[in-house]
Parts: sequence; structure tokens; C-alpha cells
Amino acid sequence: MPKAATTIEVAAGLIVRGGKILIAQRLGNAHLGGLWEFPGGKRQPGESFEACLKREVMEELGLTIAVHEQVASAEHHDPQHHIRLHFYRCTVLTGEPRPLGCETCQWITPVEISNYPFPPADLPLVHQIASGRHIIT
Ligand SMILES: Nc1nc2c([nH]c(=O)n2[C@H]2C[C@H](O)[C@@H](COP(=O)(O)OP(=O)(O)OP(=O)(O)O)O2)c(=O)[nH]1
Repeated sequence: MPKAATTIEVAAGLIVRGGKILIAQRLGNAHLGGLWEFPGGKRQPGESFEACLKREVMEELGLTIAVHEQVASAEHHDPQHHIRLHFYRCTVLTGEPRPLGCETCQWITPVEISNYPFPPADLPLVHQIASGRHIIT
């Protein structure tokens, strides 16, 4: 019998600065490789979403961030993965983004986000951002 997919909890950040959002391109060899994403990753046992997001953004981009309110959530199911995503608004405290754990990263305006391919679970949020339903300051 196939093994049931376990739920993976993921924290991801809408990192905003000066009217732009920071997005990252996933490593080519990773699950969903080459797609763009909101920086973040899997929560470790006993970790809060805030701590997870700060750790992942430091590992992937070398940035220290402040994590603010949750702005959205989403789920993605396939035979191997059941992923629950928790999106938080974040601001940069120190550092300039460097692609330490991703292919590349980019500051983009909300309207530009439609030009970047994202994983299926992100599409409702991507559409909301593109249509101006999230205030990016
Ligand atoms: N960070 C992030 N992950 C996303 C987004 N959308 C989406 O479907 N995901 C999925 C891709 C992955 O299956 C999962 C995140 O896991 P990850 O592989 O990035 O996490 P990680 O850095 O902890 O990875 P690893 O230690 O297992 O290599 O969530 C998103 O916008 N941001």
C-alpha cells in the first residue's frame, strides 16, 4: 500500500521594502526547481513559524528580517506531498539579499509578479498581489 503523505508545515515571507517584494528562484535540482517563491522553508520540530522564517531567510539570502502579521495561507496536495504554507509580511532589518540557497533573487513591483512562474499553491496570493490587494510599502 502506498505510504500516506505527511503534512509539511512551511513558513514563507512577503519581504517588502520601498514598494517592492523580494522573491527567490528555487534551486534547479529541488522539488519545484526553477520556479519562483516567497523565501522560506519547512518548519523544524518545536520551532515557531517566526523562528523558522528568520532561520530560512538567513540561510537562503543572508538577511535578518522582522516577521509581522500572517497575510495568507495555502495548501498543496500531491501523492508525495501535503504542504501547508503560512505567509507572513516581513521587513528587512539588516543585510542585502544574496542567493546563498537559491538560484537567484529579485526585488520586484507587485505588477511584475505575474511575469514569474510560481508553484501552484502560491497562485491565489500571486494574483492578489498583482491586482493590488496587498499593500506593499
Ligand atoms: N519557501 C517556499 N516554499 C514553497 C512556496 N510555495 C510552495 O509550494 N512551496 C513548497 C516547496 C517545498 O515543497 C516546500 C518548502 O520546502 P523547501 O524545500 O523550500 O524547504 P527547506 O528549505 O526546509 O528544504 P530542505 O531542507 O528540505 O531542502 O514548500 C513558497 O512560496 N515559498
